Amino acid sequence: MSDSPVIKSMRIVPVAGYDSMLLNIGGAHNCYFTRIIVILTDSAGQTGVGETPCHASTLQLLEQFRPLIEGSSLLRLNATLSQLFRSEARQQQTSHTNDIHIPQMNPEKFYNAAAAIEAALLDLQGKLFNLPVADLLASGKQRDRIPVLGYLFYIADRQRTNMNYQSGEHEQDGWFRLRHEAAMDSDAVVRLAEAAVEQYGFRDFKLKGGVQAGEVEVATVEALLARFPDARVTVDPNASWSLDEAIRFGKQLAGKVPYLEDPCGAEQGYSGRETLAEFRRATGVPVATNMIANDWRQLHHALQLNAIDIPLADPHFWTMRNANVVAQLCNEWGLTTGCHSNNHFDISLAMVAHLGAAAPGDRQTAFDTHWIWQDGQQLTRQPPQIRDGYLELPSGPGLGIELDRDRVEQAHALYNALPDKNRNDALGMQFLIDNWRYDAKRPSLVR
Ligand SMILES: O=C([O-])[C@@H](O)[C@@H](O)[C@H](O)[C@@H](O)C(=O)[O-]
Ligand SMILES: [Mg+2]
Repeated sequence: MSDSPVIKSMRIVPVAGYDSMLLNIGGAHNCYFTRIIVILTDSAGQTGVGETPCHASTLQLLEQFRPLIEGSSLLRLNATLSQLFRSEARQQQTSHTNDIHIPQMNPEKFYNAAAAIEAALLDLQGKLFNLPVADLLASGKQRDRIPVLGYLFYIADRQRTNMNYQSGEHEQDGWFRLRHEAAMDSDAVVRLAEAAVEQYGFRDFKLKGGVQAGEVEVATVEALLARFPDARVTVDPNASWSLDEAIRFGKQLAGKVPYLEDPCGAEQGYSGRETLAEFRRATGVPVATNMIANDWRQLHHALQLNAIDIPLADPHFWTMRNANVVAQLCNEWGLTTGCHSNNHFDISLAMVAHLGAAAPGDRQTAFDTHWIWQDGQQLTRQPPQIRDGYLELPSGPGLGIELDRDRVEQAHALYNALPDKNRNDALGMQFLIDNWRYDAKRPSLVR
């Protein structure tokens, strides 16, 4: 053990990038999104990185963990991480709630912090052993590329706001321009999908729902299927449909969609796990979730109730190693592996690529990634690529990426200049609907 490199320094860097006015049940994405980059340097002079969603309390928690990380031995990664998991911060974290779009309700801070640290340690270990991180996850590397989906949104008209949304005017035609333009109906969403296919070759799509009336969103799914008859298309209304609505729409889409994501949630005294179990029985449509099976205890209840088929185990709210264990359980228990996402930079893209590359078995649904909305804003020299509908595993040890220090500093400066640093999708919505308020049971434009 005396030969193990030691972690010399941990740098915690909040960063910001630009986003489009993407709609969801929580409102509209801000013109900026924020993330945290953790950069570890070890005594061998190597650098390891991790990325996670940004929140002031996550930054505080990372600071609190600094003394456990600096000075720790790289080879004792298990011991270091279990110290984090034994910390009071983890005990204090209540489970993930349904109200994922309300920042103050989002309790993932411990896991978000632990995930970034763990990724950076794995990156360093991979460099030490000259192995990809996928090989350090328990099931080991299974493949070199993973299917990812084209994550489609309805997009509001940024010109109705005074916010600093980018215009895309100077971009080349196609995806890079269209992603900034309003897209509020099925035709516009189909055009977005066409541009995304042209750019990335997707065969899978997810429409972010919970925005318009369920009938409208189902019609958009059908329009996408009509345009891409061989594609796998789904919709995620973030549990805004009632169970009755979900069953009605589910029956309409049965046999046409591979699964529905969080079609309904808690209502009338029944939990989301209970209503999803009823939905599955009534429709036979498989269920994916990132809302009701996000920790071991929730997953246990969801599986006992036969409520879900695809736990979308996001490495940022499980950590990479735990998400790999979920993938192993999926493989052993006849479930399908998937992955949720939020807006992110390319360090997270690499984390997701390694996670997918290590998922055992062949029941893997296309992973989510918001990267296509951020493509071009990379913080690394050669970001992982999405080609032909697949995210390619970067070559090279660790996560296989190299930080672009100048770009990291620019993204950090942008973060420092922001007035609102925590995610708040309600802000942009005020320009569309006066006094708009979040309602977990109503699509955001249904007011
Ligand atoms: O980016 C969004 O607006 C999504 O709605 C995101 O916040 C969700 O967490 C997510 O992608 C989901 O699948 O529910
Ligand atoms: Mg979802």
